[in-house]
Amino acid sequence: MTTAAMTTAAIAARGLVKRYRATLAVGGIDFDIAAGSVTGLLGGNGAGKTTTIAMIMGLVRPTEGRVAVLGADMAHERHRVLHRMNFESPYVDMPHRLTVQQNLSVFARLYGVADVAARIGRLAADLDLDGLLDRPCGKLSAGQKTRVALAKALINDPEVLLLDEPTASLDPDTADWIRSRLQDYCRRRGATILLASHNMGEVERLCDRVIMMKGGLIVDDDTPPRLLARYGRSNLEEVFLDVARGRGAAGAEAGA
Ligand SMILES: Nc1ncnc2c1ncn2[C@@H]1O[C@H](COP(=O)(O)OP(=O)(O)OP(=O)(O)O)[C@@H](O)[C@H]1O
Repeated sequence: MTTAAMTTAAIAARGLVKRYRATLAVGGIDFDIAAGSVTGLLGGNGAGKTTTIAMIMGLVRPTEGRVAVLGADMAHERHRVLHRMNFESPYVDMPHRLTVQQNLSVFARLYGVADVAARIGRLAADLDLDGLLDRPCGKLSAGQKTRVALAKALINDPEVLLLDEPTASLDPDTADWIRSRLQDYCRRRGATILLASHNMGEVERLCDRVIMMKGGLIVDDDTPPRLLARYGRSNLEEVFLDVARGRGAAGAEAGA
């Protein structure tokens, strides 16, 4: 793993470890994520996905190892790239009493967006928020909150977007709508996306690569078609169950 590779990948992790007292949340992982790719981060509850994303964002300090985003070491140089990345999770709330417009304005200013009104107007049109801009965020439904959270995540037109279960708790129609908006964004922006999800259909639809985690380690890493072929399965849910239950890939069992 060279320093050169860490500067060319959109996201690069080397020997990444996070220990919380007795808990080894992430046990030493390495990966490079190519610019413009959409990568799924899969794993059961407690596998280490959120901790990995938090370390990439620079929100959690690794116990060991390094993460670089767009060539900047997140331990020492994150100020160089934070304005080029963003994050969405339904588990991170926005101030309840502020309206959608006020919340988005705060984030736009934090990110130094040049024309705040135009940017919010564009996102409101794209994400169907026009009727919500004057509503307090605390009074929105889960689906409405997700649309606002996505607007917040796209406010700075990020090159690197980290998504932690972006469609959790949404009905299938709303979740599908959100995925379409994410696909539109990827196509338009050529953004790099890392997506932690428990929804295998979502991962099959959006991702060109899947990193599978278990017990804080990467246990598999490939394109969806190659994973399906290797495990001899017809969908990623079956592959996920094989990994979660410790069943190896069909090829590996056969000694391939
Ligand atoms: N702040 C913390 N303090 C102590 N332990 C933590 C903390 N955050 C996470 N952990 C532990 O680290 C491990 C990995 O958690 P993490 O949230 O990264 O998993 P995850 O793959 O995102 O799980 P899920 O799918 O349930 O969201 C778990 O055992 C969890 O209990």
